[in-house]
Amino acid sequence: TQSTRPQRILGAVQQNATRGDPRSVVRAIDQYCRSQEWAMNVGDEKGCILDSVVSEVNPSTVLELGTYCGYSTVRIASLLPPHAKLITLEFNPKFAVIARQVIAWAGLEDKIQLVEGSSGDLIPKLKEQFGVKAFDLVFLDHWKDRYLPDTKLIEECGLLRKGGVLLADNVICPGAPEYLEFVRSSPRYESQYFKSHLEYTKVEDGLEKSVFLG
Ligand SMILES: O=C(NCc1cccc(CNc2ccc3[nH]ncc3c2)c1)c1cc(-c2ccc(F)cc2)cc(O)c1O
Ligand SMILES: [Mg+2]
Repeated sequence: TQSTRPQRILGAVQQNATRGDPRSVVRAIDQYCRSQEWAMNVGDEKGCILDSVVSEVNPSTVLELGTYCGYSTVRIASLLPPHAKLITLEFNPKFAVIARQVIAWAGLEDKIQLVEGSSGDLIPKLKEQFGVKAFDLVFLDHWKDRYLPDTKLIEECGLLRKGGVLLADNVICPGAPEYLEFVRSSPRYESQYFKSHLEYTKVEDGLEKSVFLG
C-alpha cells in the first residue's frame, strides 16, 4: 500500500539521522525535503531565524501550534535549557503518530508533550490540565486562519507572560493577513518581520515576532 509523505519523512529520519541527536534529525528532514519531496516544515532558512529567537528568549515553557512531523518541535526543543518544557498541539492524528516517532528518534520525549486536538479546544485547558502558568514563547504554525483567534484566546486565558513572544510562520505564504494587521497595529504588541523564503523554495515568506507588552 502507498506510503504517506509524513511516513516517508519518518523513514528518511530513521535511515539518515542518529538516534538521540536532534540536529541530525533536523538535517535529515531538510535534506529529504530539499532533494526528494517538498513538505511544510519551517525548513532550514526560516529555521535559523527560529533558532535565534528561541536562543534570545531562552524560554522555560513553549507552546507550539501545529506539530506536523515534529521538525520545528525537535528544532526548538534541542535549544531549550534542561528543565524547560514544550507543549505542541496537533489536530491530525496521522501527523501526531509520525511526530511522536520523530521526537522519540531525537531523544526529546522528556522535554516535549504532544497533545492531540485542536487549539480552540485545548488552549483553555492548558492551565488546569497541564499545570501551565504562562508561556514564554508561542510558535504559530497551524491553520493560518486560526492565528488571530488563538492569539486572542491565549491572551484571554492569561497564558502569555508580559514580555512573552509570539513567533508566527508563513505570514506571507500562505499568509495570515488578519493576524499581521492585528499584532502590527495593537499597542499591546511590539512586532518585527523577519523576511525569508517559503521552505525549500525561492518564494518570499517570513516570520513575524511579536513581544507581548502586557
Ligand atoms: O497550512 C500550513 N500549515 C498548517 C496545516 C496544514 C494542514 C494540516 C494541518 C493540521 N494540523 C493542525 C491543524 C489545526 C490545528 N489547531 N491546533 C493545532 C492544529 C494542527 C496544519 C502550511 C502551509 C504551507 C504551504 C502549503 C502550500 C503552498 F503552496 C505554500 C505553503 C507552508 C507552511 O509552512 C505551513 O505551515
Ligand atoms: Mg509553516
